[in-house]
Amino acid sequence: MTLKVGVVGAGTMGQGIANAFASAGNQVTVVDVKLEWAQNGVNKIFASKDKLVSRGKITEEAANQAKANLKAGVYEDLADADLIVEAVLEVMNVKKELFAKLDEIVKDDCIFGSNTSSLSITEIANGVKHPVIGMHFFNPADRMKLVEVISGANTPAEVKDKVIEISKAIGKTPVEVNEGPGFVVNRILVPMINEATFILQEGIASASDIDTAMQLGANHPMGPLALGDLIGLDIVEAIMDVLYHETGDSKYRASTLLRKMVRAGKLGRKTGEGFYKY
Ligand SMILES: NC(=O)c1ccc[n+]([C@@H]2O[C@H](COP(=O)([O-])OP(=O)(O)OC[C@H]3O[C@@H](n4cnc5c(N)ncnc54)[C@H](O)[C@@H]3O)[C@@H](O)[C@H]2O)c1
Repeated sequence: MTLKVGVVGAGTMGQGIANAFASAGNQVTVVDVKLEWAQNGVNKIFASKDKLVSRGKITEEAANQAKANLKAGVYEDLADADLIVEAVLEVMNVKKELFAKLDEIVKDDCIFGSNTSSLSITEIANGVKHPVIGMHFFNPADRMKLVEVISGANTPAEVKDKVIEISKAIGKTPVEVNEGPGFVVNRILVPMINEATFILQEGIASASDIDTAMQLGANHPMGPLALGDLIGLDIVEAIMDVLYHETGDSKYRASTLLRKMVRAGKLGRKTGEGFYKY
């Protein structure tokens, strides 16, 4: 199956998603606010391919084939796309406005996929003419195997089936998810990280002992606080707030320690300090 795929948003996730589709033989056009930003994203994918070649992980031929499948473009270049996956800002209106604009450009049977981590697919799709589905990839998207395929209230079953098939064709393992806050992974993972911050806040154990406990006691590759630092504590807080506001359930309240860390700008690896110093 060779598809024409548009990836909108050439940041961390857009690059990984575009890379995954291109490496599996699909024709990928990457779009961002400015052509130059899209080109920058494509250049970074090229550089990551070159690095894999220099380390002997992939052949030069495979890298060149993937590169030949990738180009930067503008919205109008997506007119004949079979699938468009957006990985723009995690802001409802930005995603809705993007799909409203694409509605006027793309062919009738184009599918719109959203890589949102926490927003409602049903709400993103509201008022959009083309079918919308969640395609939630995980960072780094070119390597992580999972795709949560999320159906909103109005996502047609045949679109879901097609997207499951497409996900498998690019070497991913899709799981079918009916829309619900946090989907599956974040609904389980993020409250676990938050719980670890409560344990720290209550003085029950030190940060490193909490992480060691979960690594050795639950066989997790990384402790929950180190993982929170990797994801970004602002993101962890934002996902807790979505879970809390969508359900009104107090079990999803963020800890006061987590909020304090975010207010102090201690967001984890990206700011050089979170529960650990980097
Ligand atoms: N980072 C993660 O681990 C992760 C994991 C899964 C899902 N997500 C989701 O993926 C999406 C993107 O996250 P990211 O971490 O790649 O962000 P990022 O900030 O690295 O990249 C976002 C990109 O989108 C571009 N952009 C913003 N508005 C745009 C618009 N209207 N049209 C075109 N391009 C636009 C920006 O210029 C930027 O290049 C978000 O919805 C996020 O929640 C992120």
